[in-house]
Amino acid sequence: MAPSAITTELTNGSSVGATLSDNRPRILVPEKVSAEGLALLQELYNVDTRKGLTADELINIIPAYQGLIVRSETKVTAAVLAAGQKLRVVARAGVGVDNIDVDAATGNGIIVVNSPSGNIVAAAEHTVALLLAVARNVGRADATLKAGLWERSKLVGVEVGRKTLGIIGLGKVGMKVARMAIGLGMRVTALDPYASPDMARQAGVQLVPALADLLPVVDFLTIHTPLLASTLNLLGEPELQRMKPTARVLNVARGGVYNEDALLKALDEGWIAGAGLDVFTAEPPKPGSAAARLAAHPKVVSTPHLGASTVEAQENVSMDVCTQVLEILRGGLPTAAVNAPLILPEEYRRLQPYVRLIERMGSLYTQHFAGGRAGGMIGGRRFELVYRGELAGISNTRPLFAALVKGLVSSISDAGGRDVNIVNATIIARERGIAIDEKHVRDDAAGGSVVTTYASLVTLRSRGPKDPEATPPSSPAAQPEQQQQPQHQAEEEQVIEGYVSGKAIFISKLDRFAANFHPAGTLLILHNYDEPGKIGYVGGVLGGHGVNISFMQVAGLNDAAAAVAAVPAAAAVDDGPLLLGGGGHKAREALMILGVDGEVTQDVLDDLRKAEGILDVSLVKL
Ligand SMILES: NC(=O)c1ccc[n+]([C@@H]2O[C@H](COP(=O)([O-])OP(=O)(O)OC[C@H]3O[C@@H](n4cnc5c(N)ncnc54)[C@H](O)[C@@H]3O)[C@@H](O)[C@H]2O)c1
Ligand SMILES: O=C(O)[C@H](O)COP(=O)(O)O
Repeated sequence: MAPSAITTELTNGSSVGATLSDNRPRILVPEKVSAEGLALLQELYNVDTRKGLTADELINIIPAYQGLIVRSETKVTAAVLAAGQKLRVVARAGVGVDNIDVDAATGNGIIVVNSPSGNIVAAAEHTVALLLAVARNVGRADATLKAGLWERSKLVGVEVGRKTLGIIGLGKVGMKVARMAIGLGMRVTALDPYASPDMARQAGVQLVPALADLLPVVDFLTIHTPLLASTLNLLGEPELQRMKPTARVLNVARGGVYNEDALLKALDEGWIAGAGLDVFTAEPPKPGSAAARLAAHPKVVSTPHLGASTVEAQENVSMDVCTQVLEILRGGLPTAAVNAPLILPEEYRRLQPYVRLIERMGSLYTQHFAGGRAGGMIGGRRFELVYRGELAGISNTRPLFAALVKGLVSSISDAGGRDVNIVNATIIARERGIAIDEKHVRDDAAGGSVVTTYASLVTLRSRGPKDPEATPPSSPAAQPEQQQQPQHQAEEEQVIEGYVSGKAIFISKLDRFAANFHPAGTLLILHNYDEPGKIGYVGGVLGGHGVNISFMQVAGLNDAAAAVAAVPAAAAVDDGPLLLGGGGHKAREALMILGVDGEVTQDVLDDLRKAEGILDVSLVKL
């Protein structure tokens, strides 16, 4: 039957149901996040904006939420993540994720996403604002004038044109600052061991190999690295002492990249002339702390972490992360996951149908071959995913790997309370004893004809010890020699093959049978001898139980040579009227694949199994 006759495919999970239900998934927003992105989520989810939560309050309420959207103020600790039993995604509406315990999130299978570039213009412009404000004493001038003073002679500044700006961290923000500074007529020297020398050269930036080459020559210094173990206290007393006494430093990255005590001393002792600070080790700074004294220092222009606080940047980051939250809660892939490989939007679009296909192949495997039994034939088996055609050229197949793990385990467990995703798929596979190899076959004679017909072909192969309880049992024709062996020694192989046509997904091979069906909805898969009367019998049983057939397909043996198989005597006796003699006969095996509507009870399965020549029946829900 044509695939088009099959039940409409269920795409991306539960979002449609969620719109209609009072129990819509919940998203917590404990900080100010721009309304543009939140509006996207409000259509489908309960979005609770709860500003000013304490750490304990957050831990108490987080169990109710599937999503959490934060900026830099909320500390997303391991305790918060452990309490968030339903949490699937933590989104950082901005760049820095140093307020999120990313390792703990990974262990819990929670995706952490951010907006890698939504606020870089804002951060770079704020850096330039502080650069000029520090150079021209704008802060003090404003404060004294507002206090009724007119202190022109005390507020003589310096020009930035023809001066040298040192940049530590020539990433997205650092590079933007460099270009803007060059526009102001500055010379730019940078230190970044990971920066591309070509990009630096093209931008007119001189890269230097060490701090020692940078500190003594710069008139202004700005740091644009993340806060890491290697960048914490990057500039302490020895480094600040090496700078010119006329130098001014800027921090629009993170509190802690300059040691705050050392910076205070450098300003008080006159080792440097001034500072422009947007970020502090504690925000707001604790009264009396070095951070608070820096913020109040007359040589410092300070702002309360405003680098990303522009209307435009907040709209950008809100849209970036809310789009990803939406996609993740629908079962899709993020575009900027911090604890998962970067997936480019184009790559993501190409992979999407294959993610669905492979997840269904995994689920079909478990339900058809392992009978849906927890621990059945999944653990201890070796799986191989073979990609042919266009797919063989894709290097980032982590989403496909995750889709297989998800499909394999989804029908038999709740994955230990966790969703399987690209973040934790490897951990869950290891826990379940599932080994998966991936093979990219670019030039393949065997798969060639299929790949000529379809752009890509995916083969799922499983090898491992034969499961004595499995349904359906390996057919007598499949491995007659193995059946003679003690079961603990027997190995068997199962195969499922599938392809994508347009956006639709199809199974083209199931075990030894050539098929062509859409893996969706409720399927009954009968392994039988292809004899007259079978279809009528099956239709009668299902009709009698009120189960409607939406499509039906008979899949013959894939290999013509195996199309007619010898049935051993034991089977011949059991199968009575179908067989031609007690010593064995010739019979054609087939799979009957039925899409059904209505409840398929154990009684239905038992009645189907009673029919002569039906070797087994499996119920598969996809
Ligand atoms: N104040 C704000 O509101 C604000 C706004 C945006 C970004 N930020 C912060 O700015 C920082 C940079 O953001 P980005 O988007 O440019 O990040 P990025 O990842 O694009 O760039 C960081 C750069 O730092 C370099 N780096 C890392 N360790 C280094 C080291 N030890 N020495 C020299 N270079 C090193 C990296 O190679 C990289 O090029 C982040 O901490 C981010 O949180 C702050
Ligand atoms: O890392 C960032 O994106 C900036 O520091 C912005 O932080 P914010 O969202 O708290 O303003």
